[in-house]
Amino acid sequence: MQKIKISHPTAQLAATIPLTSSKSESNRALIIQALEGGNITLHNLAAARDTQTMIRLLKSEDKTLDVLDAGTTMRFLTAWSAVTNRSSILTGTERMQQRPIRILVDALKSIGADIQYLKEEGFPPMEIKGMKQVTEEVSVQGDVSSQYISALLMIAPVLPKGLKIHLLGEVASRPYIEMTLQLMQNFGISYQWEGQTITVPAQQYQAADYTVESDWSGASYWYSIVALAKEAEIKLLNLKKNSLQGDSALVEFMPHLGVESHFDEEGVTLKKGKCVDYFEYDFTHCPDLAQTIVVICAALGVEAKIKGLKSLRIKETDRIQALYNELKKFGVTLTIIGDDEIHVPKADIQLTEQVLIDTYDDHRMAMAFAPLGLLHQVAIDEPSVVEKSYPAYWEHLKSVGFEIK
Ligand SMILES: O=C(O)C1=C[C@@H](OP(=O)(O)O)[C@@H](O)[C@H](O)C1
Ligand SMILES: C=C(OP(=O)(O)O)C(=O)O
Repeated sequence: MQKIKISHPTAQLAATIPLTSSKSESNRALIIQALEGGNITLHNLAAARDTQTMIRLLKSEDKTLDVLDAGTTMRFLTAWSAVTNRSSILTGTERMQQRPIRILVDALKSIGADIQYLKEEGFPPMEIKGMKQVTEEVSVQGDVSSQYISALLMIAPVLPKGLKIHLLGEVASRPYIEMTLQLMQNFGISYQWEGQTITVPAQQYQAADYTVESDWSGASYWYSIVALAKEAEIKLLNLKKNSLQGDSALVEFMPHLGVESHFDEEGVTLKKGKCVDYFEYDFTHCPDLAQTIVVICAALGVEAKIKGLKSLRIKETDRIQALYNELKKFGVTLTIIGDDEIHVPKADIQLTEQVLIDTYDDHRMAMAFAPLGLLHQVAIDEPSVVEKSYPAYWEHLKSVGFEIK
């Protein structure tokens, strides 16, 4: 079992961090590039394993495409294989084979795709043989994963009849759908979103350049570091105030947890501010930030009501349970309410011994807990999990004075 110990001798930090690029933007741009036919130039693609896997599989001639643990890669390649009539078997890690995909597969089948499950109904692996469009209207449940909707949207313009998607019920992770549409628009696609219906007429993607922004989800760990440090001023490069990424919501709520954001043309500088005693926020539209914020609240002794967590149960691990288990090791007992809410008690963490954090094959468990090394003796199990989205994470932490052994 590999593990690392994390500490910081002074908890005083000042640095400029190049960050990592967004894997969400990268994976969309790559699918669009593949559908356009070779005239699109992409800059600053993510080093994230999820993106490198997407690049590799889009070029592969193998029948079996193994996405490993990359959710977007699985969902986007499923739709892409169908619409391009690429006969494929799509598979992934054991956990990927437990992450539901029925909503997307049902939608693709109703449009006319030939897809079969190879193990359990509703879950990867699947065999995809191709698609012959029989309808231009499809209804999709909106509260399980926005990735199904993004996958359908990106193939919509190249379907012979275009596509009208009716979103059923609450739509979660909405900014990711908006990101998909804005990227499509960057490559010449027009669409209409009225009420619960998105209409994309048949049309061709147009050649254009695109430069991927830094990753706001990755930025969240730096907000955490600034919140927990004694003194800190950190500049994060290539982040914009008007981002396509919904995780830029950090700018709006992190002042409550003691971090202010100051933008200039290079990026954003994080500075320490004043922290509240009580914090409440709904993470329905930015679920990847939730773990970071729960850990910050526990560490700072901020009582908190964290809502909108339903999708956390079906991500890289059951993130609600994983947070519960690991914070318990610090003497903090979360109250879990139903499937989608966590209450963080007002904590006063007093530790005499090192705590070993289990990471459950989840990059965000490792990255959300590592900043606690500013305050306590922590060790992280399986640190290489960060490669999924932010391979340079440990190097970047070292560059601001963290000792990592
Ligand atoms: O489309 C995307 O790039 C993503 C959408 C979100 O998933 P859900 O829509 O399943 O919440 C997010 O959690 C994931 O990390 C990336
Ligand atoms: C949930 C995530 O990714 P995905 O669903 O694409 O595997 C994530 O990066 O936190």
